[in-house]
Amino acid sequence: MIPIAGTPVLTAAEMRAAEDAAIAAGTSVDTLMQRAGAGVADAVRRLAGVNDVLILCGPGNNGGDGYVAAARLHAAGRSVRVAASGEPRTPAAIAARALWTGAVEPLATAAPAPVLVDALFGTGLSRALDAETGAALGRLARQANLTIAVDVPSGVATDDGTVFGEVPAFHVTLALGAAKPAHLLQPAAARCGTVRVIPIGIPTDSATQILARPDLTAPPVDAHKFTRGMVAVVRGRMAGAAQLAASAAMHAGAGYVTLLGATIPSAPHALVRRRLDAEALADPRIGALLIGPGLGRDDDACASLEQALATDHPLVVDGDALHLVTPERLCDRHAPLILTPHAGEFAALFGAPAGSKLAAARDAAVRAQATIVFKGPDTVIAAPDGHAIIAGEANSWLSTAGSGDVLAGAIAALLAGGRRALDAAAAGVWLHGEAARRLGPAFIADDLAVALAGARA
Ligand SMILES: NC(=O)C1=CN([C@@H]2O[C@H](COP(=O)(O)OP(=O)(O)OC[C@H]3O[C@@H](n4cnc5c(N)ncnc54)[C@H](O)[C@@H]3O)[C@@H](O)[C@H]2O)[C@@H](O)CC1
Ligand SMILES: Nc1ncnc2c1ncn2[C@@H]1O[C@H](COP(=O)(O)OP(=O)(O)O)[C@@H](O)[C@H]1O
Ligand SMILES: [K+]
Repeated sequence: MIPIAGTPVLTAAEMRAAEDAAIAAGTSVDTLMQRAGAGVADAVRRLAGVNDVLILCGPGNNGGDGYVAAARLHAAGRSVRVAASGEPRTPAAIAARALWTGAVEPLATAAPAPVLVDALFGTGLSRALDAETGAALGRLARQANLTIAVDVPSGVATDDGTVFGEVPAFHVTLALGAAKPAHLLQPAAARCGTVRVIPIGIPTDSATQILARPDLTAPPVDAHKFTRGMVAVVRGRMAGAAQLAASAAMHAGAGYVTLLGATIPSAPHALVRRRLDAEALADPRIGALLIGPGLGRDDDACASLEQALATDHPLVVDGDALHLVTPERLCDRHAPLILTPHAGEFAALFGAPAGSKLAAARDAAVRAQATIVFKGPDTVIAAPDGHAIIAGEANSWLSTAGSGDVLAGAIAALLAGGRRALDAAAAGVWLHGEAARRLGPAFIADDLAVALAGARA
């Protein structure tokens, strides 16, 4: 059982292609199913202790994995029963079924067990479970103390995280071979519980990865404030938002932060306030320019944005500024560009996402030739070259005003520090999530900005 941070994410088709490549290279489907079933049995043995196990087997290869796991658990002396919705239909699942010598109970009337293993449907699911199957799964899950899904919870769409009808929330999901988008994208991800990968011995390369802890080492001995990165934040109509972003940039490790458009000194005094003019914007030491938090959408906001876009500094565009641009206006910039939309800002800029959040973020990255941080409970980061990173579940207390301003400031700091746009965005999202994790419940964005420093440590 491998933790998923930093591991590849494969769609159902990519997983099938990986499986086909392994088969073409001489590994049979039955061997892959044996490996999957053995891995599931091993995980269930460790998670279930001595408790009775009920495995639900469907008609496809997910069900086949279930039969293999049941036979292995039985052979290991565990108390295990099997219930099925019908006979297996694929050749590999039929062969696996033959290995199980115990009874197969009808799903609809199966008695509950303390440990429930769902091997009804995996990556082949294309529509909602029929009512009887869905009801049985729900009933047995409610009556179990521990629920474990094989590959994905039955009833979620592997590639886009859609949930078809009522799907129980599992405690653990055992992803076979690699994680799938449904393990990370909502609403499916919330049904998966703790996700662990069961390796099945095939290569699983992907352009999509799960967010991992970035390298956040301390500045080198010879660092000075400008080598650590200078961030300039453009202030707009709601001054607090830019101030929060600036505070976040400072606490995320920028060496020098200026707030452009503010001149009256106030705390924090480490924040350098300057007028927003051509001279300030031309400062060649600026490593990242951030515009958008609290900018407003009036003529002044448009004028500030035009000034920012006219520079060739690495740029982070957030908040209101995302309502004032078009992908076409952005796509020919040469300097690194990061856009940080939430769902509303994404729709305003790119139109309502069609398909999965992952695919939508990738398309947007190509259209704007920018790194996109598509925020939410399931943040997706996508670069124009096709690479993408999906963040695992974050502290839901992040749903507080100003937390996006803090994220934009953190990303600007990491960009100014010299990271590539995708790495800066990913490191910023990680740092933001880690700060929120450390804070626990009901924090405010001001606390979050300060907590970035502890998260960096
Ligand atoms: N990809 C791989 O490398 C491996 C995959 N394995 C397993 O194979 C699974 C995929 O197997 P399958 O492609 O057979 O798919 P599933 O086992 O998910 O079942 C799909 C079957 O059910 C039918 N079906 C789809 N939705 C339905 C619904 N709502 N109601 C009734 N029938 C429905 C489909 O037409 C298909 O016949 C994976 O999730 C995994 O558990 C493992 O055996 C080992 C290796
Ligand atoms: N329910 C949630 N669970 C986890 N993270 C969330 C949740 N809601 C919002 N977030 C995160 O909090 C931040 C909110 O950003 P945004 O919507 O721009 O807020 P604001 O405009 O108030 O600053 C984003 O980083 C987003 O990913
Ligand atoms: K399943």
